[in-house]
Amino acid sequence: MAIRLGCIADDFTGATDLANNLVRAGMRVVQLIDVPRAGAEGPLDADAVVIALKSRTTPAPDAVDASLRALEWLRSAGAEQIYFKYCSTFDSTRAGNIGPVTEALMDALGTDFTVATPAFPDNGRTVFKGHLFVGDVLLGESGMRHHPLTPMTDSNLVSVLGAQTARPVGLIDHTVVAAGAEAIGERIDALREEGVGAAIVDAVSNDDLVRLGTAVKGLALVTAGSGLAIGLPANWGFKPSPAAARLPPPGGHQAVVSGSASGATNGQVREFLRDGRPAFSVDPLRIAAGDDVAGQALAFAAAHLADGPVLVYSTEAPDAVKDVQGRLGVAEAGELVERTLARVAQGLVELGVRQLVVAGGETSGAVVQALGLTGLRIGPQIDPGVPWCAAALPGGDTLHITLKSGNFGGPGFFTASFAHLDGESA
Ligand SMILES: Nc1ncnc2c1ncn2[C@@H]1O[C@H](COP(=O)(O)OP(=O)(O)OP(=O)(O)O)[C@@H](O)[C@H]1O
Ligand SMILES: O=C(O)[C@@H](O)C(=O)CO
Repeated sequence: MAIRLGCIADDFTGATDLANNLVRAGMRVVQLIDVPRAGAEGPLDADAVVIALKSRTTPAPDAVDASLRALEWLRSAGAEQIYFKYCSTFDSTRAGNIGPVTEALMDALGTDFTVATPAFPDNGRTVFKGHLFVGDVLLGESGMRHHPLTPMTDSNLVSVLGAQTARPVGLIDHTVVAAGAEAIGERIDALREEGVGAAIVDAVSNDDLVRLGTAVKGLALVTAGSGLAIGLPANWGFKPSPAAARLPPPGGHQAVVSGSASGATNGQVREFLRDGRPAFSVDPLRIAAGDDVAGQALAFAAAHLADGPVLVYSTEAPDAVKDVQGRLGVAEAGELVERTLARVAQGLVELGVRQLVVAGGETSGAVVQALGLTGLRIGPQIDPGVPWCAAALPGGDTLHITLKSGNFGGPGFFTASFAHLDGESA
């Protein structure tokens, strides 16, 4: 059967976040790693497909090119509506690519209007009067203002998106959203008449997103964080059902690979250490000095895997990461660590790990590519935005894997996730 919804996500953890919300609303979802080569994927047993790109920080022409290739694949698979997923903190710069990708998709789809909202209330991202809040503070006053690649200093999304597009950008504000799907539809018609090409939409609750989901039923393209996904599946008659999240039973050893340097992940590593569980710290300076850090991490893991989850982590507090970046260079340090953690993940799988938690978007991209995974079946949610997934390893075995965004997950995530898999898979 043809798929209903085709999604293009600008990073890997963001893709599973989106897929998770679709599964929770009753769709069976497959996530593909990059655009499949022609003929590489047979017919997919899924209601929605999410193509995970690594385009968030790439120059706009590259992001446009990758997104248009993804669009072509999704349309040929029968997608009736396209969803462009970006970060719930609207990660981009004024020279960023959310605007150019949106416009290129609109042109390719022949549509004159779309919506844009990164709201994801379950994770504290809300939009009001066009301004994005992270928890209780405006985006531009949140930690995102210090992000090394996409510092967000302007909380007014009408102005952020407006600076990235040639089409006029408007606003569907909360009074309209609260009035219901019909009112949103009327406002869309009015904005279209005025020549507005894209409208930021306020949403402060899941109810707002459900109303918006109903109202955008007829749009060829929607653009959003993962939040809008909770309101779309009902447009095709899907209802929440545990069957949508069913994965094969888990097996093998358990491990965590963490290259995320975010505040939430630092807390999760601290909690794992506080519990006295086995953990190996990866020091980027030792990798740069030529030590076989991956080999040492794997020897450590081999000695402990039989007793429960083992953690291999490069996660450090911001000052320590800055210090390393100052010595090695930001990109060089990132690449060294990503390459090492990807080798560790490969070695862990060779040691019999079949349940793997990966923390960090860039880290997830490196690990998934090193393991040769081409597609993930999305299963049950662990925490908002983070589901378990099942993937076929190149040898045919099933690997259960979860890709955790840096900022997501509760403090006990690194152990609670495994208990959750045992409890929910069928
Ligand atoms: N100790 C460290 N010193 C320097 N760089 C590091 C260190 N640990 C991790 N890194 C690098 O920092 C980057 C972290 O990015 P990643 O996307 O994996 O995590 P994140 O930014 O916390 O997560 P997300 O993108 O999901 O919010 C990676 O390139 C990683 O290799
Ligand atoms: O939307 C989010 O915050 C996440 O899905 C994400 O994109 C993290 O990289």
